[in-house]
Amino acid sequence: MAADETPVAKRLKSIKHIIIVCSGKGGVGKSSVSAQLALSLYASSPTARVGILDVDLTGPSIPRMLGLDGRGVLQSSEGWVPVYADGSEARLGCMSVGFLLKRKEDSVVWRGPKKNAMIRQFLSDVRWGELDYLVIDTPPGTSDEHLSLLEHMAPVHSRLSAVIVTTPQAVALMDAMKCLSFTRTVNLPVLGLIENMSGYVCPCCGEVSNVFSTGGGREMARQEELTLLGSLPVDTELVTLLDAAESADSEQAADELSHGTERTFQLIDQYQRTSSSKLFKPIVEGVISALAVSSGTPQASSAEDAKIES
Ligand SMILES: Nc1ncnc2c1ncn2[C@@H]1O[C@H](COP(=O)(O)OP(=O)(O)OP(=O)(O)O)[C@@H](O)[C@H]1O
Ligand code: SF4
Repeated sequence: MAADETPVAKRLKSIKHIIIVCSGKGGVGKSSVSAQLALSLYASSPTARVGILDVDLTGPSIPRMLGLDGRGVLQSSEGWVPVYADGSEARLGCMSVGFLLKRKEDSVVWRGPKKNAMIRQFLSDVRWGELDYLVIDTPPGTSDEHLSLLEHMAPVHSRLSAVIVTTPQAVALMDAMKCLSFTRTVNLPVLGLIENMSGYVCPCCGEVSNVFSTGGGREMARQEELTLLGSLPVDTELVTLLDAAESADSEQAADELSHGTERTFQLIDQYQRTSSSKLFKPIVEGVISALAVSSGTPQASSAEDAKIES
């Protein structure tokens, strides 16, 4: 079978840009950055169609972060239907192994071949439809999941790129360098670096304290000729929002299955009002501009144009 006729190729044909979010080290905020990237791309235009695929198979956290815990995947004749965070608008779809587990506490203990098969199935069977962006959240480091993604996607999709998330400490940066080295080995273009947990903004007085060291992401970007897409401080509002999404699960999931997605709509709306979403705006504009450049689309003259032209 020719490469462009495989089930994965046919499915990915309708996706314009695929952004793999990776980090060298665990716990640096890769999943929350992935969720914020998907939400911000969704909000970047009233017509943007976005998917988020969670391939952190052993620690899927995207359903919880988007307030979708407890939801199940529907099987249609055309494949798995993503779970839509925006209900019938169906512009923000999500797929995760978390939706396939009987209970969210169940652990996934799989060896490489099973992980590879699951990822191939995600890529070939999910009925995303036309998407402007597919954001892929990956496990920390460079593991079976990354290799499987590239093995299946690189031969059939030309608009694959990565975003690297790090925190400013030396140990996280060292791991981020390994992640960068991996992207270079496999020829995966990097749109830029995001420095997360870069300082703590006091909710009382707005004073910024550098809990960890500072400026490491900027320095790494300078040395490696990468774009620093932005720095995000520790945001207590963001934690509260993501925790609220989690705690609502047990009481409301069953109700939500039958009564639509009011809670997830609220989450999208609440996120737009956080200081994190405002700080994320230039990051998403940087991502959109970098995608336009990498795909040869004439570069937009302003961030606003970038949103429309991409
Ligand atoms: N900027 C931030 N401000 C406040 N809390 C944050 C921020 N970024 C991440 N967190 C919190 O830190 C925790 C770890 O974040 P997250 O799960 O996104 O990290 P990760 O790198 O994906 O972790 P893993 O290694 O488990 O995949 C989460 O509870 C998340 O809500
Ligand atoms: S930064 Fe100032 S207002 Fe904020 S907790 Fe510290 S002392 Fe209090």
